[in-house]
Amino acid sequence: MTLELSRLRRRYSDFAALDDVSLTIAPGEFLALLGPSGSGKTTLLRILAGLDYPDSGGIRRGDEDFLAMRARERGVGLVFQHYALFRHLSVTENIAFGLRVRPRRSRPARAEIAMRVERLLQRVQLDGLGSRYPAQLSGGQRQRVALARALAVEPDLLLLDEPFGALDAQVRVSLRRWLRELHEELGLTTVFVTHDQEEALELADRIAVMNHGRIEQVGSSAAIYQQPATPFVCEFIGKVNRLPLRRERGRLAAGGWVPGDDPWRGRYEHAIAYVRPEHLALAVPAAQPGWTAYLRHVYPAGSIAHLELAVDSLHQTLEADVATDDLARLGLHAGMPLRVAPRSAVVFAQTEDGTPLPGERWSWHAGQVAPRRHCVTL
Ligand SMILES: Nc1ncnc2c1ncn2[C@@H]1O[C@H](COP(=O)(O)OP(=O)(O)OP(=O)(O)O)[C@@H](O)[C@H]1O
Repeated sequence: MTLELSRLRRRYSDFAALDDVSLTIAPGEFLALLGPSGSGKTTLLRILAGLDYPDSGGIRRGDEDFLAMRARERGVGLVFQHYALFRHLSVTENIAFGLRVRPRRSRPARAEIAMRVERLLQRVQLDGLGSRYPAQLSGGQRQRVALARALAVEPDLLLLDEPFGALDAQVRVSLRRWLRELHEELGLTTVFVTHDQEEALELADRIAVMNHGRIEQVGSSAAIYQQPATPFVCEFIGKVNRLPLRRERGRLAAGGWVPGDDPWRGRYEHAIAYVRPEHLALAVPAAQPGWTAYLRHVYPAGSIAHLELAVDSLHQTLEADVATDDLARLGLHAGMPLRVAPRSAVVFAQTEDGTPLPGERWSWHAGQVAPRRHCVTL
């Protein structure tokens, strides 16, 4: 059933850990809560788990008042980054724990518990390791035991707080793909806290980007990346070039380059254009608007290369990404001049002191202007 979170607030003395958070979580959805440290992700997860309560606001699941339900009644499975397994219990005993401590009425029979644990061991690909103790497992194996333990109680809602945060990069990638498959196989609703944007972009059906206890934007990976609702989302997700625009001969421009017709019709003197590194064209004909740049460094990074470009007319450096295969084909090397220009940009209006104006944004693509002043900002 759909979970409706409405207007949640949680304060710690004079500090707002959650500030008017509203969110809908659909059944079967994989939702990532993404944001910098201290943005309120764990607070929100703890409230869902029944480990903490908001000062105001509510959560409904269908007709039920979710907040009035005890943690045990919520059908929630929980895995934390450092959700230590019981060291003195074997893997099997750890996984069975949640079932064994149930009141007698709802506790499955001993044989049923053993069967469920065996099935879970297979599911998390740890069959044969049931008699080991946590100290005899790798970090990735331990987190899979923690996940099996959370799944043992057959939760409707799986809550994961940076479950792979302590693992090395390669194990992280393989475990998160495995987790996504498990989520689909079991038809779970999963809420996953991370501050790793790549993890969120790859895993989630939708991402809620949090900042200072608020949700800045909720949307699919593509929407968050391509249509960021706020400057914060733009800067937090992926790499981006930030170009201050000023009115030059009546038009908002940066060093002579103009991102389309001004949809604000001269209402604002200042704006910021955000340009992704992969959206910077590197061989712009002299007849077209662009800037002369000097290719300062080429940083190879596997399949792509990062280029650092110095643009005198902007008094700033820009970053461009190209496929490594294209480096030689285009004859790109440090020290050469290039003529560059954005192929697309997201533009936010600002007040004179640099404060962004909520909702005042537009997306620009070479050759056309797509007005989009309002988007999903909560
Ligand atoms: N028990 C508490 N007492 C006082 N302040 C708290 C408490 N718990 C959390 N906070 C504060 O609330 C804010 C949000 O914390 P929260 O743990 O939800 O952030 P987070 O986004 O999960 O961060 P991280 O990625 O570092 O885990 C932080 O500034 C934190 O210091």
